[in-house]
Amino acid sequence: MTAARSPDGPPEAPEPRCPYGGGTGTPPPTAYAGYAEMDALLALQHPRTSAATEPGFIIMSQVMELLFELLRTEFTAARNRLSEDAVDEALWTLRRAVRVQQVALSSWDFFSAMTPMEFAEFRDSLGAASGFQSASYRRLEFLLGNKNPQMVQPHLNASSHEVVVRQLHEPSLYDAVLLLLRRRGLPVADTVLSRPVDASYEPDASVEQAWREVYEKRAAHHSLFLLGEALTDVAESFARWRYTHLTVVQRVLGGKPGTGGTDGVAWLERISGHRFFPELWSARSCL
Ligand code: HEM
Ligand SMILES: N[C@@H](CC(=O)c1ccccc1NC=O)C(=O)O
Repeated sequence: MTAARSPDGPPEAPEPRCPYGGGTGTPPPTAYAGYAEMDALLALQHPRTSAATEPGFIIMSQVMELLFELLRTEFTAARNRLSEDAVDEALWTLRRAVRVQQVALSSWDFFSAMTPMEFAEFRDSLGAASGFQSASYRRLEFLLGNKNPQMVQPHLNASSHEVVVRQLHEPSLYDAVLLLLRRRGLPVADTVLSRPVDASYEPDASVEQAWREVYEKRAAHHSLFLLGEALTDVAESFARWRYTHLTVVQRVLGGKPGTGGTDGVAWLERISGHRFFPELWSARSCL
């Protein structure tokens, strides 16, 4: 409803709402709030305690979760473009995704500003909740190629179960890359391409050889070389995210066990060694 404009004075009062239907009496959101559903977003923060850092913990965890979803959207698009041999478009999407990863990485600064005492003030109210149960994060790991059927377990009786299982059975971004390398005549073994889609990825000598060739004959494989470096940016950013999580946890939680049932820091140290696209890392020893 728009107010009628009078030529000189202030706008005239809006017409009254029809009493027989239509409006509910609640005014509509602004176009801004309506477009991005800001009212719904701002109704999602419910601290359980009066601890000063709890509102920030909730909001910044939500920010991180939204960034996982954005990354999933971007990496899904990149995977699909690679399957269509649209390498330039995939590279452009990956360029954007790496910038989103940088935002996620810098989000840790908020969490590391919390003292152990500040975190302890509200930690009990988290109960058994843990980032371990983040469906968006797990889907992202599966999408990039870190498949592990055991990681479905935290979702067994949850609403997220179906989407996490579906992601486990979808081809990963790296699967699309390996098929592309093969289509470009590089020596990717049949055993790699025919392995079960949900199996954990084992580094393969033929794939390492393929990347060596791409890097050694860079001019002949220009777009694959650019893809190799873009994927290395993604993998390095992810590794930094994991390590920063680990150091934040060392600082804020110390050696206490995690809410998700692990021994905490020791478990995070173990998973921090993981690298996506492993042959892009191992090939570097020969370059
Ligand atoms: C003070 C803040 C945080 C602490 C103390 C913390 C602690 C931990 C611990 C101890 C674990 C191991 C699992 C467990 O037993 O709970 C874990 C896992 C995890 N956390 Fe955090 N965390 C914090 C913040 C975050 C945030 C903000 C996110 C992102 C939303 C996050 C995402 C994750 C994920 C995804 C895992 C599972 C990692 C994997 O399976 O590879 N954490 N966290
Ligand atoms: N695993 C953490 C708790 C945690 O990270 C967490 C718990 C509830 C809601 C969000 C969390 N962190 C990020 O998603 C801990 O052991 O304290």
